[in-house]
Amino acid sequence: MTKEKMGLLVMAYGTPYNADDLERYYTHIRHGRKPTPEMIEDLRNRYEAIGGISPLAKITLEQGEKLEAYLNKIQDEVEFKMYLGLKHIEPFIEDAVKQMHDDGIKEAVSIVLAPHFSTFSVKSYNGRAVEEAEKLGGLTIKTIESWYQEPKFISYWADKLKQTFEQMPEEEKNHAVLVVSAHSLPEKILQFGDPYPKQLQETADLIAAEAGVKNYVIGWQSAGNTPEPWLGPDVQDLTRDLYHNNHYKAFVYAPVGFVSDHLEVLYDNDYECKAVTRELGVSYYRPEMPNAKEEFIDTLSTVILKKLAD
Ligand SMILES: CC1=C(CCC(=O)O)c2cc3nc(cc4[nH]c(cc5[nH]c(cc1n2)c(C)c5CCC(=O)O)c(CCC(=O)O)c4C)C(CCC(=O)O)=C3C
Ligand SMILES: [Fe+2]
Repeated sequence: MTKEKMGLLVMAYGTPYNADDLERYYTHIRHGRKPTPEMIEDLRNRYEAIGGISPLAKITLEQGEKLEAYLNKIQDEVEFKMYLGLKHIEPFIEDAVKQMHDDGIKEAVSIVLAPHFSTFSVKSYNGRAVEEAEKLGGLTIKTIESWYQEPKFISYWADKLKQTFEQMPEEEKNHAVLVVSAHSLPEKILQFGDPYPKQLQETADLIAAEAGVKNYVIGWQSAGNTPEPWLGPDVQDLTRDLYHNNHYKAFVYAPVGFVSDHLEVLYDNDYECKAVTRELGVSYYRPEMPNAKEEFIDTLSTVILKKLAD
């Protein structure tokens, strides 16, 4: 008997594949408004600083492929077929849904490679997937709203933090602070009761409790370059304030709103935050991102199987 085929739609942000993609990628992020040459230059310089191009494309693909293989290994009821759908570059979410439909897939489950729900991120990924499926007909997609509460996700960061704190010199250990962060969003999300800030706070509380970390705060990073107010405090300002008010000797950054090594982590944390800690004469720590580590693939598999069992 042949097993039922189940579509596995893995959605992620996307990144330029090469320098020539930069302008159209940035334009897509800006909803079709062309960035100025200065903005393009600024972005190009940040990508240059992390080695020319982001490792994100390779990592996202590896996460998707390993997730498909892992799910097919640990269960025998359905055969998962993975489709990658990106928000801002091809293969776009709509391309992936169209491909599933063309392949005769009737049922699919989708996951966004970002743990927290917000109207600006996960809602738009899921909305685009469902809208395309409804347009084509005959294909239903079960979408996952958020998965930051998955205990295996919390344990990932708690374990990494325990290791980080264990490795610290004694004199730093009692004067260290954990900064738990996610991508900032325009403050106007608060007006419609977006759960995003509460979810980040809850993530921080759960991780700190499991890791036994007493000094911790949440912060926001990578805010956009627009005149409107963005959620704060920004992690760099926060670093200075925490230093001046509490004289911490070590700063540990956990960018839990992301799951991969990419521009926001490799530049905004490892370059910009690190520069602030260097200026203040304190230590900088940033545990490894989940990327395609087996424990993270296992986490995502658990989230998906729980959704299908609902
Ligand atoms: C919520 C959120 C996530 C996390 C959830 C998720 O993962 O979905 C995320 C992730 C990412 N964002 C990324 C890249 C960028 N985001 C930008 C700009 C923006 N992001 C926003 C939101 C988010 N973004 C917003 C509201 C803007 C402003 C748009 C405007 O201007 O109105 C810009 C423009 C320039 C700049 O602002 O830096 C870039 C280059 C990359 C890929 C990095 C790489 O290539 O390695 C990743 C994973
Ligand atoms: Fe972004």
